[in-house]
Amino acid sequence: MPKTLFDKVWERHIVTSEASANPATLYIDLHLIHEVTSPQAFTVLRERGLKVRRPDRTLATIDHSTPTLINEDGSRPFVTEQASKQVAMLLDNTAEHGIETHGWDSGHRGIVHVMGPELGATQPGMTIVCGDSHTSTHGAFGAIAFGIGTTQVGHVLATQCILMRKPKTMAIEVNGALGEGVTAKDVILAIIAEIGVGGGTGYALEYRGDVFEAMSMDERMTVCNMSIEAGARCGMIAPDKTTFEYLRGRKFVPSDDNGDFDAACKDWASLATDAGAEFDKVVTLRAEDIRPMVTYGTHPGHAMPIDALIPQSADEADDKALDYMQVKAGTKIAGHKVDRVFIGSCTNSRMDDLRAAASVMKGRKVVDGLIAIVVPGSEQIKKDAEAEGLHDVFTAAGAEWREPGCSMCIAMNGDKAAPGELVVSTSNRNFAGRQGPGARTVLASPATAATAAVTGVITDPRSLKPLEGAAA
Ligand SMILES: CC(C)[C@H](C(=O)O)[C@@H](O)C(=O)O
Ligand code: SF4
Repeated sequence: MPKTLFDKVWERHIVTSEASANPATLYIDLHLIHEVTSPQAFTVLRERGLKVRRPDRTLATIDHSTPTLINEDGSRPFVTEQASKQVAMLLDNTAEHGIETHGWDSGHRGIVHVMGPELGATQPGMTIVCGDSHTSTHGAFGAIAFGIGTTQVGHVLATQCILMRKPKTMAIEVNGALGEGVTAKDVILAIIAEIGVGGGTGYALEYRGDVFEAMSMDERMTVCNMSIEAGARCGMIAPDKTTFEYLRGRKFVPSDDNGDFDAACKDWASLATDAGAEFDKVVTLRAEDIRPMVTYGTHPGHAMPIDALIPQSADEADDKALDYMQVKAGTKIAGHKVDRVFIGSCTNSRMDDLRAAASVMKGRKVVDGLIAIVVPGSEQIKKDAEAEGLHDVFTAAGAEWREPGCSMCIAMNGDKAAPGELVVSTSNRNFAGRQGPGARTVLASPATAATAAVTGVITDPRSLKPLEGAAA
C-alpha cells in the first residue's frame, strides 16, 4: 500500500503499537534541550535516582534567557537573577549527565531550532523532540519533530521514548511560482490565514508541491517552524537533493569519505510519500495568489496580504484583538507608524533571512527614532554573516547587530518593546504582550520588516523604489 512520509517515519519508530486504551510507544532519535523546560525534568530524574538513558542522543543549548549584549568587561547582563540561574542550571545539569552542550564557549550556541540543523543533528527519517513548541521546524528535513512538555522531557531523558497517539495526515499543496517579493514567511502566513490557528489540530502536516520543492533549507525551516501556529504539532517536507546537499559534511551526518553518506541519502530518498498515498485531508493554495503578508491581530491566523484591508471581526475575540492592536476593520494596515523592528527568531534568523533584510537596508537608513535590532540565530550564523559583511550593512543603516538568542521573539531576556509600541517582527507569535506588556506585534517576512525599518511605517516591500545609482 502506498504510504505517506509521515507513516514511513512513524512506523520505523514504534516500540509498542497503539491499542484502543493505550497510545503507541515511540522511540526518539534526538532530544534537544534548552534552559527553560529542562530544569524541573532533571530535578525529577535526580529525585528518582534515574540516569539519562541516551546522553549521546541528547543535545543542549542556551537561548531563551540569554542576553544579546555583552558588557565591556565581558560579563553578560542577565535581565534577572532567575534568568542567570536558569542558564547556570542547564549548564550544571548537562555537565553532570555528560550531554553535549553548546554553551558560551561553543561556536554553535544558538536558538535550539537553528543549532540542531546547523550541526546536522537533525536528519531525515528521525523522530525529534524538545520541550519547545517550535520543534516542528526540524520537519523541514523529513523528520517527525514536535514539542513536548516538561514532564515528557523527563520521560524522554529517562527512557528515550514517548507515549503518543498517531495524528491524522494533512497535505498542504502549493503549486506554481511565487511572485516577486513573496517569501517563505508569506507562504506560511497565507496557509495559516487559510486554515486558521486550529486548522491543523490533530494532524501531521506535509507541505508538498512546486513551491516547497524550489525552497532552500532555510526557507523550508521557516515554513515548518510555524506548523504549530496552525495547531499542528508537526509539519514535514520530503527530503530531496536540497536536503542532502545542506547536510553533507555537517558534524553529525554520516561521513562522505566512505560511502556512508551516499547510503544514508539513498535511504532518506525512499522516505518520500509514495504516488497514490492518501492523506486524511488535502488543502491546496495557488502560489500566484500569495502576496507579502502581515498580521493585524493577536494570533498568527489574523494574517492578510499587506495591501489588503483589515477584515471585519467574526466575533468578540477579533474585536478585542483589533482594539489591542489599535487598528480598525475596513482600513489599511500599511501606513501605520512603526516603533521597532525585530529581525531574528527560529522562524527568520538564518543566512537567507539576514541576506534578505540586508538587501533592503543596504544604502538606506533606519528612520530616526525607530529601533531596529538584528539577532542572528546562532554563533555560526553570526560568524557567517560577518564574513559576508552583512553586519556592516545593518550597522551602517543604523540597526543594532546583537549576540545570538531568542531575544525579542519572547522578551524573556529583557529585549522588549515599551507598552503601546508597534513592532514589525520576523518571529512567529503576535500574542498580546509577547514582546513586552502592551507591545503590539505585526508578524512579517525579513524583507517586509527591513522595509518598515527604512520607511518608518508598514510598507509593501514591493513598493520600495530602487536606490539612485543602483543597478535595476
Ligand atoms: C519557552 C518555550 C517553552 C516556548 C515554546 O514552547 O515554544 C517558547 O520557545 C515560545 O516560542 O513560546
Ligand atoms: S526564537 Fe522564539 S519561537 Fe523560537 S524557540 Fe525562541 S522563543 Fe520560541
